[in-house]
Amino acid sequence: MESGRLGGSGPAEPGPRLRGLRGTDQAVWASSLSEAEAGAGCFALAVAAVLPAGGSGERMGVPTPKQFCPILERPLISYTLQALERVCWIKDIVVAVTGENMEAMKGIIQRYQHKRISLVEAGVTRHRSIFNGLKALAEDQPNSRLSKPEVVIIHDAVRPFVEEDVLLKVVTAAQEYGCSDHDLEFGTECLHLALKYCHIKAKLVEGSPDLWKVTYKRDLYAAESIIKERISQQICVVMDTKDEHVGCRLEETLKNELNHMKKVTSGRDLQQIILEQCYSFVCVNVMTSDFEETHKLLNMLEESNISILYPVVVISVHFLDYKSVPFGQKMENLMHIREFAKEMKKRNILLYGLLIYYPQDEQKLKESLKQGATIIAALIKERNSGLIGQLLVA
Ligand SMILES: Nc1ccn([C@@H]2O[C@H](COP(=O)(O)OP(=O)(O)OP(=O)(O)O)[C@@H](O)[C@H]2O)c(=O)n1
Ligand SMILES: O=P(O)(O)OC[C@@H](O)[C@@H](O)[C@@H](O)CO
Repeated sequence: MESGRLGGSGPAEPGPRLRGLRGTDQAVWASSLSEAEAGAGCFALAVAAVLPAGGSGERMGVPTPKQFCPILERPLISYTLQALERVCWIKDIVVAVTGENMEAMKGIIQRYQHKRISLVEAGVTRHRSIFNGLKALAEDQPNSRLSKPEVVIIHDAVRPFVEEDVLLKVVTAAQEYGCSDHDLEFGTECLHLALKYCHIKAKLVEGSPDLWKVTYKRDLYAAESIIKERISQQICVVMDTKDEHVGCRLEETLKNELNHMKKVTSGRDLQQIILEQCYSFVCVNVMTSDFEETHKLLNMLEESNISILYPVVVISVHFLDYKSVPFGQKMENLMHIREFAKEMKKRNILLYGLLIYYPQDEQKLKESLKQGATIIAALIKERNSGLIGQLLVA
């Protein structure tokens, strides 16, 4: 990631930044403005970002350019856009894509509801793609909603894990410095271009280890693991009773398997947890032999739309107490999970069933609960869509 100033009052070596950029014939396509307007007040400096996304990803060795390769069924570039979008002080995000991928890119923006995005045509090299993005920002074009920013962040579309603090450091450094011979000596080729054409000496800012670029196929697997780990951090246990019950013991056992667990019982708390973007739910149905509580939860999740961005895991937990309900009847009730799961999959909600044996013998009960907790942890961590609708038995 690099950043550069676009005009405005800058520090040392003002140089003819972007001098030579004349009128642009780039068609600029833009998505909704609403969040840009909302975010405009966050940061006094006018900041925009350019994302080069016009490569073919030869080293990945697959026909689809890597920026469009799916990770948990969502294209890689959508994660990068999400990372930049949540930074409210980035006013505009200009993405450079090839003509043949333009429509696909518009589809991604629409489907994942990205905001503040403008599209320009990519060039034959990364630098040319960046240049096209800068041109769209540098000129006041008729019918363009883009305005000239003071600082532009250049960020590869294939680096999905960029954090706000590093972006802020880069932007602040772009404002503050402008002169560093060491960085110029040991920096990347982009810094040389900035010097050669704009007479700007850049400052290198240390990034986080997560800033790596998806280049080879193995990087896609690594990115998927990181995303899975992140969305599995918060787990919400929903119970249909506030009374002390075996469900509470399951929750205790789960604490040994999983961290950061939040338990809720009332509808109101649950709404809040969903709003806070929790993507993993364990729904314990104690009082009824069917899916009453699970249904309530699924309805809330559907209404919230949180599964647009990530697959949400819901594990519907039931207890098998031979004394109260015969095994055959219990199974018949629970087999409906297959139909529910199929429906939910269309909404990116992964529904699994778990039947925990509830014997009188304390030692056996402990073992069942431990086994149940292990299955729950695995389902949450793996998010395996092949196992949806299965009724696992602990
Ligand atoms: N003509 C180009 C070439 C590259 N890029 C973008 O620049 C970023 C970093 O480049 P790189 O990792 O080299 O991507 P590719 O060129 O696609 O990969 P490869 O070199 O393996 O073909 C990527 O987001 C890529 O899409 C671009 O916008 N326009
Ligand atoms: O082709 P490579 O994968 O070695 O590197 C591409 C990088 O130069 C490019 O992504 C910029 O981030 C660096 O300025």
